[in-house]
Amino acid sequence: MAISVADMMEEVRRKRPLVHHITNYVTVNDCANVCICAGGSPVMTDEAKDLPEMVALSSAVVLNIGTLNERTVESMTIAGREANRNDVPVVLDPVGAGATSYRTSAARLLLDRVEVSVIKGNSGEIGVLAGIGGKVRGVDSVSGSDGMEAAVSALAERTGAVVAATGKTDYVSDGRTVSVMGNGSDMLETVSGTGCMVSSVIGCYVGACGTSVESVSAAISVFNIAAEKAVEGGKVFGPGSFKTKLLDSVYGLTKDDVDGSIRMELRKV
Ligand SMILES: Nc1ncnc2c1ncn2[C@@H]1O[C@H](COP(=O)(O)OP(=O)(O)O)[C@@H](O)[C@H]1O
Ligand SMILES: Cc1ncsc1CCOP(=O)(O)O
Ligand SMILES: [Mg+2]
Repeated sequence: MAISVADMMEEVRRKRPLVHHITNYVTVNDCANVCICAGGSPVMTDEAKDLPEMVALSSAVVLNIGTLNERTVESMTIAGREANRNDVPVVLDPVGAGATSYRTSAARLLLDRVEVSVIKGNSGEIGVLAGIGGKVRGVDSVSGSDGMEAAVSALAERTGAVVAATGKTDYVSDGRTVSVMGNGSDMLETVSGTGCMVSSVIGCYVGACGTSVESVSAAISVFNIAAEKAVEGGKVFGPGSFKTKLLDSVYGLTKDDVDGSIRMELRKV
C-alpha cells in the first residue's frame, strides 16, 4: 500500500535526514530553520575542499542558484557529481532561470553536468526550462499557470527528474503521473524565500522517503498546509508574523492537520 503524506511526515521526523545545501545568501537562514522544523538537519557549505566528505554524509543535496556566481556554480557541480557517486538525491532550484541568460544557462549547465533527482521552480522558471515560454522578473514568476501540467511532464520526461512547478496550484510529475495540489496561502507571496524553503523541505522528504512524485508532492503539501494553519491561528498581522507562524506551524503540524486539509489529485499523463 502506498505510504500516506502524513506517514511520510512522520518518517522524515524519525529519520532526521542531513540535508546539504549550496544556496543563496538571501534566504539561507530560512532554509536552515524550515529544514529543522520539517524534521531534517541542515548544513550549508560551498567550499570545494569541504564538499566530498559532507555530501557523502548527507541524505540529500539542495542546489539553489539564487545568488549564483562562477565559483558557486563550480561548487554545485562538484557537490552534484559527488552526490551522484554516492547515490544521494540532488534537488535543483533554478531561481531566476529565464530572468537573465546567465541564470538560464547555469541551470542548463548543471542539468548537463549532474544527474538531478528533482527540479523545483516557480511556474515561470519551469516554463522556461520546459520550453513553453514562462516569464520571470528577478526571481518571481510573472506567467500564469497555463500549460504547467504538460510542462512538468515534458521536462520530467526529457531530464529523468521529478519536476515540480509551484504557484497557487502546484504540479509535480515524473513523466508518467502528475500530481496537482491546491493547498497554500496567498501570504506565501508576501515573504521572500518561500520557494527556497519548499526546496529545503523537498530535500528532507527525498532524503528520508526516496525520490518520487509522492515524496515531492508530500513535501509541498506539508509546507502549504502549514501555511494555511499559520493563517488560521488568527495571530498573523502581516508578512513578519506570518513567517514566524509558518515555521511554528511546519514544526507542529499533526497527522490530523494533514489528513483533514490535503488537496491533492494524482492523474496519469
Ligand atoms: N497564490 C498562492 N496561493 C497559495 N499558495 C501559493 C501561492 N503562491 C505561491 N504559493 C506557494 O508558495 C510557495 C512558493 O511558491 P512560489 O511563489 O511559486 O515560489 P518562488 O518563491 O520560488 O517564486 C509554494 O509552496 C507555493 O505552493
Ligand atoms: C530575492 C532573491 N534574490 C536572489 S535569491 C532571492 C530569494 C528568492 O527566494 P524564492 O525563490 O523563494 O522567492
Ligand atoms: Mg524560487
